[in-house]
Amino acid sequence: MNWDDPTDPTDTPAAPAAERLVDSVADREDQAVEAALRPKDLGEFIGQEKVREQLDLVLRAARARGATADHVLLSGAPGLGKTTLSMIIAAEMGAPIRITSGPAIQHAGDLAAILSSLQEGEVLFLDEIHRMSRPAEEMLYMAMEDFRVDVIVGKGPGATAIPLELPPFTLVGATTRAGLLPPPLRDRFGFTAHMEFYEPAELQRVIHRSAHLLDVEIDPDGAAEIAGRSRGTPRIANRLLRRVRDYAQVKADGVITRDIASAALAVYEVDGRGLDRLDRAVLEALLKLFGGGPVGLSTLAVAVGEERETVEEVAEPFLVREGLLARTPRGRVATPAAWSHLGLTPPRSQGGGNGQGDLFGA
Ligand SMILES: Nc1ncnc2c1ncn2[C@@H]1O[C@H](COP(=O)(O)OP(=O)(O)OP(=O)(O)O)[C@@H](O)[C@H]1O
Ligand SMILES: [Mg+2]
Repeated sequence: MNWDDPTDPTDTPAAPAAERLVDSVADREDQAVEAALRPKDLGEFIGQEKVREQLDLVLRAARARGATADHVLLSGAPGLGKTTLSMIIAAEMGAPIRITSGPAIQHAGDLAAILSSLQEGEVLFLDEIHRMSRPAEEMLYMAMEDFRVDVIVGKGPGATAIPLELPPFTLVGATTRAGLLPPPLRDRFGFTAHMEFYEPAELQRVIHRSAHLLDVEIDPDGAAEIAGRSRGTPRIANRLLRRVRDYAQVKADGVITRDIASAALAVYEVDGRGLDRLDRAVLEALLKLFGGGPVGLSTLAVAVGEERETVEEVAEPFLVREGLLARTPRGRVATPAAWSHLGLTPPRSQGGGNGQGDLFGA
């Protein structure tokens, strides 16, 4: 790379994901409105039936015993409701909540300060728990298990550990990468909730609820249209709803119908399946330039004028999840669904006969 050349294409950072309407990570506007849209108790929390049922039992039992609830780990993709659930846990227990995150805890001392100032029964929400430093993590083991920490005073051979009793508390950890958690940490949670992507019907309910709170009129078909493009993610559903509301106010009478929703989302280039411009550019290059693949990631990235990382981390996960693209040892390969989604006909060698064998090559 040429560091002196400001136009050097290798110097452009991966497109900031938050600029995409269909990105699942919260942007500034999301953060501003999310507080108002968050369900306040388990009854209001839509979908995630299993998690809700299990959590309800855990919390009820703790309440009946008059005890502090067991530590809870929430794992799932961004925007599925982990922060929301942590607040619900505190509300259901009638307990205060303290919110912090793994990256905010640089030193074990930071964690000791937080832990020692907790009230009895308080919920400590530790977001992005997989990004905590090693020493803090080790301190957390003991705190979770024995409600005790050793505070190290002094340095070198003269250092001494002063044990500090903690009030019982409930740790709620959230992670988008449960696989990255060290087993000793994972094992110290009494209950782990795996949050799944939402069904369109559930998202439709999320959209109706949010529309009501935002004082927006929407009919069931309008909500269904937005739900189908929301990538299984309530945060995206709420964001698309706000953009469609803008359109309905400016271009129509403010009421969101199916036609309004699909016209609005066409303006924002979010297609019927929730793919945006970048997703479609990747698929189109794969189909039109490389006959459906297999093609290497780097080549594909150059063809769409994006960084390798952007294609791999921003576009591909959803394309893979949707069954439109497969990552194979020989490179990226389009599935038959990709051809039909873009309205293209696969070349005969791929489309006909034993397509699978050709596609994924033995
Ligand atoms: N089950 C649900 N019912 C209704 N709304 C929901 C539900 N889950 C999430 N939401 C809405 O989606 C938004 C995002 O949820 P939340 O912030 O809890 O996600 P998250 O999993 O913590 O995301 P991140 O990993 O980025 O921190 C919230 O504004 C909330 O209103
Ligand atoms: Mg969160």
